[in-house]
Amino acid sequence: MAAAGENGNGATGAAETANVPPVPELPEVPTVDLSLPERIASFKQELLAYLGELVPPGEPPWDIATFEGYGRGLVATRDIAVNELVFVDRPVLVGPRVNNYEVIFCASCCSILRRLQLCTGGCRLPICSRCDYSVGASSPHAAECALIQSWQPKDAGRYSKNILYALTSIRGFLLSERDRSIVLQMEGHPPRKEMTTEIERLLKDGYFWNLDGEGPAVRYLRQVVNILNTNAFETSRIVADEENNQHEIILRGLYILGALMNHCCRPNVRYVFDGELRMRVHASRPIKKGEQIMNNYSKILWGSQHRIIHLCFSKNFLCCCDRCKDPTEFGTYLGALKCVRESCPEGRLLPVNPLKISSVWRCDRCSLKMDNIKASKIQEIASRMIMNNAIKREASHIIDYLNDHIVKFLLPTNQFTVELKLQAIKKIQSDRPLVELREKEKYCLEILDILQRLNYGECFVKGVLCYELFVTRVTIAQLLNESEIATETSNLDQLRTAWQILKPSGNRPRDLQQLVVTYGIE
Ligand SMILES: C[S@@+](CC[C@H](N)C(=O)[O-])C[C@H]1O[C@@H](n2cnc3c(N)ncnc32)[C@H](O)[C@@H]1O
Repeated sequence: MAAAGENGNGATGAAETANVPPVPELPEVPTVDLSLPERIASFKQELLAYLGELVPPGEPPWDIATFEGYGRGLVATRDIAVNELVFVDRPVLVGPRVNNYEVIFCASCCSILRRLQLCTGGCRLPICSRCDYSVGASSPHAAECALIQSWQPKDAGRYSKNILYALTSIRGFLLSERDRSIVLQMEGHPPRKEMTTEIERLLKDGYFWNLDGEGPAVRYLRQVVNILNTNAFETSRIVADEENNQHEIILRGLYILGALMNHCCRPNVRYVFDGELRMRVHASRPIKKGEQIMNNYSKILWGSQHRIIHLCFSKNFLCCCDRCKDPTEFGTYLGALKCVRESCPEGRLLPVNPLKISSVWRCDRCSLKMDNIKASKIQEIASRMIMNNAIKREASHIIDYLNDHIVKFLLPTNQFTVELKLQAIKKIQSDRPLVELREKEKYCLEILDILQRLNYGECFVKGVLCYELFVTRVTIAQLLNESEIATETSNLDQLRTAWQILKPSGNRPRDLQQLVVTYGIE
């Protein structure tokens, strides 16, 4: 990165950012020589102080411990019942993701902007008039704007997508000493060689006159980026535009206690974010005292090879859980492929050693062998056809595609088939014809069956599927004039499960609470 004045007309740069605040000094976090148990104990105390009233009085049901092969993790200090609240966490850092956003929103409060409106402070970010720098110290954006100004942005009158992408890391400078200490105690894997982080992009393209690429500020930013990439969760705010259309703004949030949970492809918790972006973690299965409290970093319904690659590339570890070790994934065959021999219509190709990406695949009926390159190619073609094409079409097209085409080359429980069914479930609304509603009901039941076979417990996707199944059955019952179907016990159980799982979510279906009242669930 060029120092101030280099790489362009220094005079212009200085004129653009007259009266900028001085570059803040970043106090060093004191390092103390402690043993590992002492470090963990003091980290826990800092974390408890940070969480404050979010931790109810008494001994929490979790503790921080170390686990061989995992590093630190959370352990249950007592038996925890299914659906019990394990903890509530709040984000120490939250902000935009490196993500192509479809709407323009205020980088501070996330409100939708009708047109691009840049902050008058010169930070090059889209900011609404309530958060604008000119509002003064009461603006939640004032401090970060002053910080960005201190680095002297070039082209101060133009929007910068890359500064928006780096904003969450930049907010790392505004943390209190205690919060910074907590953040810096988190694990942070350096980026892979082929990856250009948001900070390197800012430096490479020379966005600032006064940000030294080798200086302490950039070193700190890199550290925060690594910590975010290793630990951050995807969260979102739902905001309405002037016409009252709702938009979901995807954000990234660093939740320290949440991030201390290690990964398992069959976890024992689920989590939701409430309207205040607090993370609420519930047990999705009973957890025994002494058991590790584990979360899933990947997609539940992806096949093993997809999850393994995702976890290796994004989180730097190889998952070796029971699900990953079983080629059939507890009989769900999510990652399996249809045998390519015409004479073997029932055959399923599976990796012989699922923990090895280069494993040979073999048919479970005719023993046909296929090398990993060919199996990957088939998956790539299926993924391209479905994810880039079919998934964007309307519901009736997806249903025909599933019934007429997909059956010929993919298994009904293959991850791509399942993904398409999930999209169809979202798209088939109550005003669709009976045949489509029947298909939706079938897809819900099929995917619930996969979750059951995985023994996945009371997870978020189950909540969504139970809600969709209930609403669909009520609609079908109305169309058939058989309203008693809706109130059958098995159906009301679906609504009860949906409510239990989705109730704390700030993002739950808008009619769910009304349904609960109407059908007397609570
Ligand atoms: C979000 S952090 C979890 C907390 C972390 N163990 C610590 O000590 O701070 C994610 C990192 O934990 C480790 N990890 C999580 N789950 C793991 C697993 N199933 N197997 C091995 N390492 C795991 C990996 O290093 C991963 O990048």
